[in-house]
Amino acid sequence: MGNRKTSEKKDSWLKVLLGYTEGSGQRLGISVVLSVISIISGLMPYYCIYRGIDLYIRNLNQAPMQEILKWCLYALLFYTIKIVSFSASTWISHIAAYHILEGLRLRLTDRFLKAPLGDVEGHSIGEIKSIMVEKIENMEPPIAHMIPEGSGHILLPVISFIALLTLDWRIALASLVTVPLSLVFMTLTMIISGKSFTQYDESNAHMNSTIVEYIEGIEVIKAFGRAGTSYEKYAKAILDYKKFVVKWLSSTWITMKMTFALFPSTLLGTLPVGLYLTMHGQLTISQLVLAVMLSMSMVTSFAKIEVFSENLREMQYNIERIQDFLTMKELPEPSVYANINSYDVKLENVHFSYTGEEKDEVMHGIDLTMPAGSFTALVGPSGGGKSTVARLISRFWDVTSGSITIGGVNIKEIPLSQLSEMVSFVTQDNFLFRCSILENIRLGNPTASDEEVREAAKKACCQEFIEKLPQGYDTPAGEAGKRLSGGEKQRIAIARMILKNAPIIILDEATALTDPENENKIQKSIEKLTKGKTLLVIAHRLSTITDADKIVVLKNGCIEGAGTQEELLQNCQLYQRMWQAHVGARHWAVGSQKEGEDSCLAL
Ligand SMILES: Nc1ncnc2c1ncn2[C@@H]1O[C@H](COP(=O)(O)OP(=O)(O)OP(=O)(O)O)[C@@H](O)[C@H]1O
Repeated sequence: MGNRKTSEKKDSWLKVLLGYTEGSGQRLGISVVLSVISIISGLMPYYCIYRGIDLYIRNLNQAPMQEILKWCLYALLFYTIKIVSFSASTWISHIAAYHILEGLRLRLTDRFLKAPLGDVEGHSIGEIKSIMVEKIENMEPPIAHMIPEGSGHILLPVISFIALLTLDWRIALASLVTVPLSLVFMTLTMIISGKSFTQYDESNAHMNSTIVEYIEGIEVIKAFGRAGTSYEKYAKAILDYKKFVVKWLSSTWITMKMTFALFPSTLLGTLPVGLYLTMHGQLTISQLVLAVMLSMSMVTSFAKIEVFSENLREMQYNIERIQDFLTMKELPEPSVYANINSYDVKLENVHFSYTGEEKDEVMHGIDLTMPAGSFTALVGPSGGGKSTVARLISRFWDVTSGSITIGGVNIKEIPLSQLSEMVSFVTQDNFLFRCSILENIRLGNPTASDEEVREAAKKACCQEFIEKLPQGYDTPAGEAGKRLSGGEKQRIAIARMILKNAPIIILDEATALTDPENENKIQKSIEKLTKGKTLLVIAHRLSTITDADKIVVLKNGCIEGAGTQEELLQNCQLYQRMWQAHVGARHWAVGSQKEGEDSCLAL
């Protein structure tokens, strides 16, 4: 993973975890204090019961009932304090935990936005979903429970042990008789399962990705009748995951159960040693009862510590994975806005490779000047690099060498937010978010009024189809705009662009899916709205760019020719061939349309 290689020296997981608590550290601190109060209060009833029993045994027939009742009430009071402080501790720790989770998710999203697009796209959707949803959610139990409760549960056995020491050092040691053996089993569990976390993660991410792919590609699967094969692939991923988890759990089952059984078995030592000491008059019966209660109080804490030690390893692994993403390389950008006086765009000797490797270079020293307010068209065979030029100007990636400037300022010196304000890029993939059509268009300018949004939609020829939708502008676009046709989605993206009103506009096949009638109308609208703006249009239908100030022909990452339509028709063979093919195709289309009309008439 590229970003892993680039991450700086790794901090310890604890330091990283504490770093995540920014703004919530105080809450967590209070939660820990309350948890400690709860644990100590939980021990006090044992002492009160001991005092009550002691009073009773010493006085038997004349037991001072009032005094005994007083200790019972104290026990009740401490128990109440334990419950109240524990509830308050977990309440506060949960608030802190979800605050931290929110912060982590926002920080990750921010990283994704600032990282080169390729680094983000290099991860499968399953992997990203697993990090954003599961791994971050898995941080909740450690933060909300392990930190506050863990502190208390470490403290409790210490206090109980000291209290046992005050009774008799032998009984204190006896309470820990099973600890060494359980530590051996605990270490064994850690060694066995530790190696499997990475495999677990890979298997989980693979299953996630296969599920997402199966659902996303369901149309293609149905269309090509591949349901059987695809289902098998999908089912195999789930089966592999199940097999792996079962194998993993089985491998640690014995050692884990032995730890669970041995670690909290404090009575195994305390009871025989306590009885022996009582029989030999070295402990009173009430002291024996107290010793038993104290060792039993350790049981819950030891059991919790065992569970937390399991969680700890998972958390450590999760933190490392989250850190891999949080430390992803960012596109370097300045913090202060650049002073830009004109919107001419210039590419100078631009070389670019998506992988960063020279052998994969797709742009081989491009020089291109787009004066402010001009209309430039990029044409050429598929895979020639047209969209790559557009993406590089929008700084989705950084050029490998050479430079791109706007108004003479290198785009690397322009903060990404400023660049995004200046450049409006309508891509081939017009993603619509799961919100209303109105809100989808408003993304172009979040401060625009409903009226302004409707006006932009009208200019992009959206009005007609939007009004036919069940809830008009308030109709949800559906996941990734599945409710709308390709051409309709393109028009919504153009409305967004119109609303944004940026000085530099890039249209990458923005109207290719629109029907000819609407395309004509949108072209006219765009022509009017982009007057005075720097316009870059990528087009396959050459008839839509004949008016361009400059047409640039790109092939295999090199410029084959540049000039006006007339100049290119005279000087550039590739353009001539493309134009002839285009005109031929149009004649053919018109011809076949006529034939169709005739045959309709004949019917
Ligand atoms: N994300 C990517 N990662 C790696 N290579 C890519 C990526 N996107 C494009 N390429 C490669 O870069 C080259 C240029 O692609 P680009 O999409 O810029 O061409 P294009 O001229 O816009 O093509 P089309 O007209 O088909 O859209 C192609 O060889 C393509 O395979």
